[in-house]
Amino acid sequence: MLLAIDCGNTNTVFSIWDGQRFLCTLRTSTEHQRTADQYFVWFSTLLNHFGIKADIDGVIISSTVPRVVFNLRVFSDRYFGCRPLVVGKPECRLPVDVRVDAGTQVGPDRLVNTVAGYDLYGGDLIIVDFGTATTFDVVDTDGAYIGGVIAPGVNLSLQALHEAAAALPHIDVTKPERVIGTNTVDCMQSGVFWGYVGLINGICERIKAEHGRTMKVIATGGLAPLFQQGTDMFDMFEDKLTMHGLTVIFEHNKEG
Ligand SMILES: Nc1ncnc2c1ncn2[C@@H]1O[C@H](COP(=O)(O)OP(=O)(O)O)[C@@H](O)[C@H]1O
Ligand SMILES: CC(C)(COP(=O)(O)O)[C@@H](O)C(=O)NCCC(=O)O
Ligand SMILES: [K+]
Repeated sequence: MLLAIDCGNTNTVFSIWDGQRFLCTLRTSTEHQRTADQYFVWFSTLLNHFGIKADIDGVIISSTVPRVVFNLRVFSDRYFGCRPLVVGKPECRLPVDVRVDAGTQVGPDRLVNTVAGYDLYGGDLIIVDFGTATTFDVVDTDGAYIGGVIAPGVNLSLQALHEAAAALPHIDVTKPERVIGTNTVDCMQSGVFWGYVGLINGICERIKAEHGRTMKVIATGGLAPLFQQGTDMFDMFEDKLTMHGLTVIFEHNKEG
């Protein structure tokens, strides 16, 4: 069985793939100080709790935080006896091309999303991923990653408002009934929700115009369903897009 680890700037998600389906999805906050042994205590406790017997013989990692990879490598080696495949490292081959400026870094999560989107829906895609940052990944006709957009994440925007202005409280994003807020919280919620809807629609329209071909838009990430209530730009919502991409990349590397 494969253990797929998707490490974002806020959360790290572990999922076990038995070849047919994901047996579980476990989430922990991303902290580079966490040791291999700490991961294992947490991981084995939860597997026990859910009654999952997993015979893990492969590990694949995508991490937007380079520093956490060391301890995850030790975790994989010590507890499952295997060397993990790390997306973005030269030894990890991708089934798609990456066409960006020479010498530039691309977030491994964006490459994994590209692979997953192309596997599920073919080329000419925009993938919108709501994480710490909101990313728009553009997938060409042949499945290549050709760039995209990085925007501040929804919670980051709310946090910035709160931290920069003394009179603005910390709030969570929700869909406000009206655009015109009649109190501070409603005004902030409107700014972030409708502002973000405008950002999603505007960026997707401009990407489509620039790309010049019909494109499908796939949304993923925890906040995607919320924004689906404010825009009809998304053609699909894929909850496990990154996890799917990790299984595809693992298989691709086994084949060669
Ligand atoms: N279903 C959800 N509802 C509300 N907030 C969410 C949901 N899912 C994720 N978030 C929030 O969105 C932010 C980004 O989360 P996550 O998708 O884990 O990002 P990353 O992949 O960058 O670690 C976090 O602040 C998280 O608490
Ligand atoms: C843009 C990101 C910070 C998004 O990360 P996330 O929100 O998933 O934690 C990450 O993909 C990243 O660090 N990218 C490197 C630069 C790039 O992709 O062009
Ligand atoms: K993201």
